[in-house]
Amino acid sequence: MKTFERLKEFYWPHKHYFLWSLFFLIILTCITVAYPIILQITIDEVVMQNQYELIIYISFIFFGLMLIKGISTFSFQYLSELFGMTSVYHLRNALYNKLQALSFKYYDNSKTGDIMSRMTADVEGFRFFLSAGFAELIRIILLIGVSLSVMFYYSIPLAVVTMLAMPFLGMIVFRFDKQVHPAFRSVRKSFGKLNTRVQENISGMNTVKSLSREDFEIGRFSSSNDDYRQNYLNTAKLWAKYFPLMEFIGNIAVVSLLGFGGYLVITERLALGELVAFFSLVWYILGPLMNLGFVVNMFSQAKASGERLIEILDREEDILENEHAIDRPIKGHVTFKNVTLQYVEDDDAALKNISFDAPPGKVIGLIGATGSGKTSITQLITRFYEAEAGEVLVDGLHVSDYKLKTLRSHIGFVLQEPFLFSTSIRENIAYGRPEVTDEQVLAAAKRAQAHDFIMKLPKGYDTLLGERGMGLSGGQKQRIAIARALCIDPSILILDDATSAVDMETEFKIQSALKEVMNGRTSFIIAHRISSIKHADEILVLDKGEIKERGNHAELLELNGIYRRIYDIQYQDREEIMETVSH
Ligand SMILES: Nc1ncnc2c1ncn2[C@@H]1O[C@H](COP(=O)(O)OP(=O)(O)OP(=O)(O)O)[C@@H](O)[C@H]1O
Repeated sequence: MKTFERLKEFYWPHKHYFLWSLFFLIILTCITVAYPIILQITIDEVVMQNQYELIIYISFIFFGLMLIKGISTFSFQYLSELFGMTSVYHLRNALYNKLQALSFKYYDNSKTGDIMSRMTADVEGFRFFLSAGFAELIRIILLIGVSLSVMFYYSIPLAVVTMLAMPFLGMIVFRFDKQVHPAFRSVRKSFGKLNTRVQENISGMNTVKSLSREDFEIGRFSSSNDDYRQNYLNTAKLWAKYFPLMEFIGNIAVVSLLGFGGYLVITERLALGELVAFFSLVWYILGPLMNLGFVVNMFSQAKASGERLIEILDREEDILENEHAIDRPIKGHVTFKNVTLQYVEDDDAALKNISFDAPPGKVIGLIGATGSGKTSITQLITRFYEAEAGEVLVDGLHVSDYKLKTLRSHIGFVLQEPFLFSTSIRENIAYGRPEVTDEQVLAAAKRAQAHDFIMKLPKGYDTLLGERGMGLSGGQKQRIAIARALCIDPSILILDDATSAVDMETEFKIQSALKEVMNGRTSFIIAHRISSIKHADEILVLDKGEIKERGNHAELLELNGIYRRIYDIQYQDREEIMETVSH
């Protein structure tokens, strides 16, 4: 019940749809129970009394009732779907908003496929109960209540005898519920895993194919698929085990009715029409009682799904906006004071005691082995993660003093592996500021050296990209991402290995363009190639999360340390290549 209490905010505001659907449900149930009563009257009052002239009236009443039933059925079904759909529409939006608010820390540890299955199958499971289950539960209670009343009205002893089996039926339904709930949780979980497999496989298709691991992937999928099948079959087994048992108990009630009811009719303590009516009425009780298993099933699914949705909704947001967060233009003065960052508790710190000062317009180069902490530094400026200790300041204020939107809208980030959406090139470039004019898009593309190749595409800026920029080369994607960053006219520019995917010539072109672009903006260039950062005002050489050397290119070469070693290796490489080429 806690699950439904927590999710109340999504369905309760739409209770009017539900209440109206209930109104029609009551009419529907009353008419359903009127059938056997009409049958009883026809037999006892018309047929047995030879009053055939009444048949025409009874037919008309019957016809009228059927008409009302038809209208009520339509209204009930539509309104209950409306209730479920409207509630889930708001729930889905809330989930999506939450997913946007959750920080990188959440995504680091979650699987896309699993989130996808929560957003689709689990939301659907919950909707199904709201649309059909809730109403079905009430229909069952109503039908049983009204039918029982009519039965007791006709004959108390017969009603009691018929009902003797009901407690047993109730017990079985209860036991079924206890077992089916955990079974459904497993089904949902394994479905999430199955989704993850498919999603990872498609995203990593390049890796799979290039390493010829298709068979391995098929095997892995097959085992997840089998897991899902097994889990689902377990619930099916439960259903198959309990359902005949429920039906058997129901039939015992019918046998008792036949025996005792027949005896009452023979001894003239019950009218024949009343016994016939009892036969219909008993199924109006047994049917819904057995159906209770189905509703319990739906309820369990909805509960299991609801729990998975709440896990997202109630997930703690670790990057919170300060209550008095400010929104003012940022000039781009970045200062780190003894900053330490730890991604995972008890793990080694990814950054240790990092300090530097980058006034507006300064270009900082970051170099160091992989995993040395270059990207981590830039992720603290954008507040993707929070420092464990020390201060990360922008224009003299703590990064958490700014509204997240303000902070990030002044930072242009070009990632190592840029992500492009499956829309047009124009939309991709203007993604950060959709209101920019076509001229501004063009100007950004020209500065990023992307204009020429875009114009060579059949539809130019209107070319639609495949998922993740499929159809473009790594360097082309990179240049579009650079244009995108330029489009927001940032005061801080972060280029995370942004020119790694382009050839030397293009890198040179982009760099000369970037030089102009970086003018007046604080820039952080992360690179493995010395050629990318040698013009930086200050270069920080990182090793295992610490700044080991700092200075400009010439100063660092003088130091004869790590930087010099990297330089020598890259320089020697070039010499060797040149030698091989000339031979
Ligand atoms: N999201 C994360 N969760 C846990 N650990 C992380 C995360 N991101 C980075 N790390 C760890 O922090 C350390 C620094 O990583 P970072 O990405 O900053 O290095 P880098 O110098 O940018 O490397 P590269 O040149 O390969 O991009 C590494 O040991 C890495 O394993």
